[in-house]
Amino acid sequence: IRAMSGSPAVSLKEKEGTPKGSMGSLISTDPPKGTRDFPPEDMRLRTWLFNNFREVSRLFSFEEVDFPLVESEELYTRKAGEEIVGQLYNFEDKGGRKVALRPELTPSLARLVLQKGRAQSYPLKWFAIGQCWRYERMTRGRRREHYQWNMDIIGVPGVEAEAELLSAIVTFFTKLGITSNDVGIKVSNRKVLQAVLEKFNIPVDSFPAVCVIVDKLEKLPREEIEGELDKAGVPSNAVEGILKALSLKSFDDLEALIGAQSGAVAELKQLFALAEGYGIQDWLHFDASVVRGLAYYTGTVFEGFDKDKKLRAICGGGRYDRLLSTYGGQDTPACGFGFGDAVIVELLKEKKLLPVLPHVVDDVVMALEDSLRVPAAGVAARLRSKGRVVELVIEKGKKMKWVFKHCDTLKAKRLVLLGSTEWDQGKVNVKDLDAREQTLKTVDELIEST
Ligand SMILES: Nc1ccc(Br)nc1
Repeated sequence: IRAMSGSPAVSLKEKEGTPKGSMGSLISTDPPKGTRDFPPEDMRLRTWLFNNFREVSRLFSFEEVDFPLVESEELYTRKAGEEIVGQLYNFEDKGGRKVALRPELTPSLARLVLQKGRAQSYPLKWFAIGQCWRYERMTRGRRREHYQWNMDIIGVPGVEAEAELLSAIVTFFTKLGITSNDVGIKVSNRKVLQAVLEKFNIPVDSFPAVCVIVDKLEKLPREEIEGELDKAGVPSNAVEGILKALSLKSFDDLEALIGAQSGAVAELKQLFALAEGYGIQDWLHFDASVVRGLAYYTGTVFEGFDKDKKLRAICGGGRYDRLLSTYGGQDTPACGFGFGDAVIVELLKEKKLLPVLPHVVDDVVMALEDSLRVPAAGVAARLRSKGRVVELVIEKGKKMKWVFKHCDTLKAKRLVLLGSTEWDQGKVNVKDLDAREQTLKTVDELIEST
């Protein structure tokens, strides 16, 4: 950090307190609470992760889309008591508009689908990678932003869509070296809960709120859940039935509870059959306790989890066939998932699968005298035009010991030195740092040998 006076970098941690630059005291250099900077090393890891997101999306023939970070608050004003809505990072802009930093990408995607209308050829297979926000009291010290990869299929009513999405998730894990011994994907269907609520004649419009409440079963004490269910209009005798349904682990038990003809059973059986076709059956586990915490899911729901049970959910998603109609559009079948950029990195650390991503260059070019800086720039430009990653030494007064150390840090393949003796003969000194050989070449020979 340079003090305002342009003096040499000063330590920010000087004991006697923050040093004063010529313009005044130093600003805080930390990012806002709950947010992260991405200095080069962290940015290389993020880029690597996002490149894998993009590569999987490409393999599945999905098209990339993007939306504004700021959306109208009305996209998120759902009344089902979701945490994501309760922690909205919302504000009123200078035009008096009620807006919010998006907490998720799905509503924006739904808005864009509605905007494009039937002009699109369906099914739509769209993916996005975007930063999402929440405003959580810092008491829990959790982050307030993360990046999410979303893949969504719009216009396919059958579970073939969910099977494609689950296969994409498995393809991603596999690409990173994660196996079905490390991670599983719990799969269920909200129609299980719907059937139970119907049995107890609980009004349909309580369904989203009940889903949001029971999603907290593993996070809150049982009596708190029962209290919230009571407030949502669920009679106490129904609570047992709900909790029993959520504890089911087999299709047979499921059929016994809600009947073999139920939509949930048929959809789950078909989904698991398709999974066999993809070869991902080892990754999937039917688990009726999976509900997910978003109000708008209507059918299949799923979430990726680490089998060591050390981490929070890695990813999650499901079917949301009614979301577009809640925005005033036509009922349109839709399903998708969100995959955050934080838990996956924790998992890769746990599994020692983090990639080593040094800042690597092909050629280091240095003029040994100031008088040769102009031709050195020309050599760098010509190498770059051939696609070489070139670090042109622009600092002054660097010696050979320093430049060899610099090449080692950068894992450079070649060092090109311009010295007046050789340059007077039209040559540059080319050191092959891997083969440990050096040759004198004209610049044309250097470029042609590249
Ligand atoms: N929805 C959401 C947004 C931001 C973070 Br961090 N976690 C969840």
